[in-house]
Amino acid sequence: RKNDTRLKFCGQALRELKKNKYRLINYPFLYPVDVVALNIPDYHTIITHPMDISTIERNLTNNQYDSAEDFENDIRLMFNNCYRYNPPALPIHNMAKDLETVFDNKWKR
Ligand SMILES: Cc1ccc(Nc2c(-c3ccc(O)cc3)nc3c(C)cccn23)cc1
Repeated sequence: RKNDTRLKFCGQALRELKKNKYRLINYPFLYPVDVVALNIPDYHTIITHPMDISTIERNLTNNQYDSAEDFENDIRLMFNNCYRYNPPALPIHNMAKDLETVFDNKWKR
């Protein structure tokens, strides 16, 4: 619903994820995955719907989310892409877990 009051809270939750105090864990998620820089040419065959914080922020600014649920779906998509592509042993996997915990603590409480 366009007038979803929680849509206003979406901006706050997104700002939290971008805070400098989380710079050690948020940097891989701030912009689209750069498959050339990371040398992961198989990424787009495995991950069909890439998502990142800058894209979510643009969608929010352009009123492309009809509800807070649509916004949350993209947040979860971003993290689940990372869990699906990256083996659990890699540091990037725990960075996503830690940043998702930051989101959960802001979103659910
Ligand atoms: C060879 C190899 C293996 C794993 C990775 N993962 C990875 C990802 C990544 C993030 C989200 C996502 O959905 C997929 C990948 N971001 C990084 C960064 C910023 C640095 C190093 C590794 N990174 C990179 C190269």
